[in-house]
Amino acid sequence: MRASLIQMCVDPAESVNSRRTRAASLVRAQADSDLVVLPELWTVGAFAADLFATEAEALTGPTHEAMAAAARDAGVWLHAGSIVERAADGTLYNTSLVFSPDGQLAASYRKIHRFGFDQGEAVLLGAGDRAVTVGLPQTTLGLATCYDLRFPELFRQLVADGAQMLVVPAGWPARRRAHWSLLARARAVENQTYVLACGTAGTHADVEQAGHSVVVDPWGEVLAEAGPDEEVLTVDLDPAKVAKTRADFPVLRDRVLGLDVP
Ligand SMILES: O=C(O)CCC(=O)C(=O)O
Repeated sequence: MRASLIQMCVDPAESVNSRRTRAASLVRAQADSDLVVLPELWTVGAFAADLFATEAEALTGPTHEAMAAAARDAGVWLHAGSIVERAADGTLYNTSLVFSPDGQLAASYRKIHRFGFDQGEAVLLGAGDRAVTVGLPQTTLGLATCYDLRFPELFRQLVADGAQMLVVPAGWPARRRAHWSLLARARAVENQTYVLACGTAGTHADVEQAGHSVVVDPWGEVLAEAGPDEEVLTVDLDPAKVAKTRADFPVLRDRVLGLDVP
């Protein structure tokens, strides 16, 4: 199974429309892959909170349209990263979209853990309330977004729901880059899953992005890591490695349930 992570540069000098067109052509160029992944809020930039309301779109809005066509043309599963979704009741969400190779929306996921430390998401957007997995012919994806990476209980839920490959689009800031790859590896090791973590590059809203998208195998080995700039990271994965890792070193079997702390 081949996966390509498109670490897009979010440059405020480029319009959202132009970036949408560029993202679609980058996806079309990955027709050799089975799964293509885009980052969190690559349309507006995760830290460009002033654009959230103006650029919000319906789930089936312009990004949906462009990404559905790109997935279909390339014949790939496409995790199209996330958009600012405007729901029917007017609430905004940070929502990820996953398309099947025939261009159908296979799943959407509203980010559960909103970020509020040095970014306005927690006050501007609503919170998702549902963990989402997506069945592919080769594997089962578990969906999470950026700040979610810090909350292992969501990943445990995804694994309980059958996830074998955790896909994490992000707009992670460079100033906390040390946490990024560490957390991606931790989620892979503790859940014995692949982790595909796809960030953005460039600087927007005066926040330098970390880049360094990373793919980690179920043993916690880094299979591939991007640099700081826009780049497509392509890697071959063996979905059978998840079951093999869990059989060879069966720590998930030894979990003690019911220890939830308040
Ligand atoms: O957790 C972090 O340090 C970054 C999170 C973030 O930037 C986000 O969720 O958009």
